Amino acid sequence: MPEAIITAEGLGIRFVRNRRRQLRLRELVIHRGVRRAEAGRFWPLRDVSFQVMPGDTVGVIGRNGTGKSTLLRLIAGVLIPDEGRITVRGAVAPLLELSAGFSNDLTGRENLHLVGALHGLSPAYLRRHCDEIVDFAGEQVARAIDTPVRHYSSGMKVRLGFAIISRLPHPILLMDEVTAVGDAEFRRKCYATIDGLLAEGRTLVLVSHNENDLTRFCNRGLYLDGGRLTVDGTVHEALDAYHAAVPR
Ligand SMILES: Nc1ncnc2c1ncn2[C@@H]1O[C@H](COP(=O)(O)OP(=O)(O)OP(=O)(O)O)[C@@H](O)[C@H]1O
Repeated sequence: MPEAIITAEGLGIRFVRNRRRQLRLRELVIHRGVRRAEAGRFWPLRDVSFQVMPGDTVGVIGRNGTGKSTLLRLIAGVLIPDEGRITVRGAVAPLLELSAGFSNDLTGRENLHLVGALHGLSPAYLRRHCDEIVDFAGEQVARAIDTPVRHYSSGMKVRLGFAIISRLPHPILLMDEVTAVGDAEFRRKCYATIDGLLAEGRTLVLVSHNENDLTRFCNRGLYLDGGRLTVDGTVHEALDAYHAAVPR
């Protein structure tokens, strides 16, 4: 029996809401401005347990604000749980917030080398594949590749980010909304790339509200409701739970 590649055990994280909110007049008068330690704290995700096996393709489904992106960030290691444990056995390619790692003052080409290296691609690999990566990002990016990224549109940054991160050989892909990565033509290239990566046996965790994407890429579904995992089954079972909560 192969070992799980992702294991969540009683996973929970606590956030603070409205950290910078101004005290209301009533709070100033009644509590003399002293807030209780627990005030504003909440659990966007709690008591979540599941396993993902190598090669599984898992859709994370739920209404807005139910903890889906928080779960992806916990798997990526960007957030640390306050309760329970998340164990990830393998490197993660985070196809999330694709333009987040870019330095605005550097050119697209410089960012390509920097971000690629930060994710573990060797300088030799990046030199060899630089043209292909830029080609993949499209003509508009290719024309501006030696211009500082601050002059790029958000779509251009996302396309360059996807072109770099999708090159990583990592076994686990995390993705937030495939359809958010550009126009129709670029999306077609992304779908083909993801199909190719999944055919190689990579593991996918995809957060999406798009039913076509979920049924196209995922065989399993996790349905989150108010930060709790209430369905761990096929993608169709998870979608049924979603539709019961949000009628079409
Ligand atoms: N850094 C943060 N600090 C405080 N609260 C946060 C933070 N990030 C997210 N939240 C809150 O935590 C809850 C879960 O957010 P999360 O982004 O995980 O939801 P989601 O299911 O991905 O939502 P959506 O479908 O809208 O993208 C929400 O109430 C959100 O407002």
